[in-house]
Amino acid sequence: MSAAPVTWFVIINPTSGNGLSRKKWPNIKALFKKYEFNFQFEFTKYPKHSTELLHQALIQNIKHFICVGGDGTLHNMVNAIMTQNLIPTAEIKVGVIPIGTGNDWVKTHNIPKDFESCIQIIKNGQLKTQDVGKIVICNNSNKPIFFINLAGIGFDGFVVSKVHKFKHLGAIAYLYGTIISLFRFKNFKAKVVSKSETISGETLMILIGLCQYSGGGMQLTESANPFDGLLDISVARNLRKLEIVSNLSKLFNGNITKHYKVKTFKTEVLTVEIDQIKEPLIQADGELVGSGGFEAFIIPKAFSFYA
Ligand SMILES: Nc1ncnc2c1ncn2[C@@H]1O[C@H](COP(=O)(O)OP(=O)(O)OP(=O)(O)O)[C@@H](O)[C@H]1O
Repeated sequence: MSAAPVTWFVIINPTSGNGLSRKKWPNIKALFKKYEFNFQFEFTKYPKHSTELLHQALIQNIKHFICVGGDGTLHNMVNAIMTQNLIPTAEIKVGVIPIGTGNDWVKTHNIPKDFESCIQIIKNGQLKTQDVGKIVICNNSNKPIFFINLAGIGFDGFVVSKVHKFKHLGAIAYLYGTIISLFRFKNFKAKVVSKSETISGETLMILIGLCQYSGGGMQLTESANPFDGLLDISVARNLRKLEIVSNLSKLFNGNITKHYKVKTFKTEVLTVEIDQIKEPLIQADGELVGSGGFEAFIIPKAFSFYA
């Protein structure tokens, strides 16, 4: 007896990539038909709708998903997978057609932007399983947030809070947002603790990397590896605005992690305490998720995807 055909559930964020997902959907849909996918699809109607859509599909025992959107849509789908107990996470598999602004997560995994190549990768069925990061924010202790690319607090959270205004510019929106934010952001007092490190004082940002790229192609952690069971930390201590401006190119080639004010290390658990009343913003995979102190953990090999 032959196995039942796989049913794929395709989630499209029509707003991602400044509306490109909606525009390109007819072409993508035609390719799914060409490659004989048995699929259902749904457009998201509001922010985080992809989380609800994925949960509803799991109730129908659908385990194969395709994300048509950017890093934020994928982030919401991962959070749906990690916050349910209907189906073991190892049985849930995700393919990605990256149509976002930054499209940073796919860069580490060499998933191309060309739709047909993405669909061929999914059809070939070769899976990888990467680590997932988990953040528990002190002032929101009952609701963990999961991430697969990079999370951080401080300047990068501030940039994420501004960058949506510039997304019509494409990937350069993040660089533009970075420059604009330089003039408004104030460094904050923090204490960062891991098993091997304690760092405290004035801080620009604290980054937790699983994959290598963020902010539209920047490399802000030293040796992020989504398969090594470790969080790759960069603590940018009291970096001044002029120091950032004079090191802009180093944001993109990774050399910023070699700056004497940037401390890098790897850990399984990280605690961040904020030592001031105004709480800096936290971002995860380019989505704003809260503010203030938090703990971060690694969940080894928890997200399976086609690559
Ligand atoms: N129908 C919708 N209307 C408004 N916002 C939506 C809708 N569907 C999803 N969203 C939100 O859109 C946001 C951005 O999506 P996404 O990150 O996929 O695209 P992007 O910002 O263009 O790409 P990237 O994150 O790669 O830069 C997410 O926070 C998501 O929750």
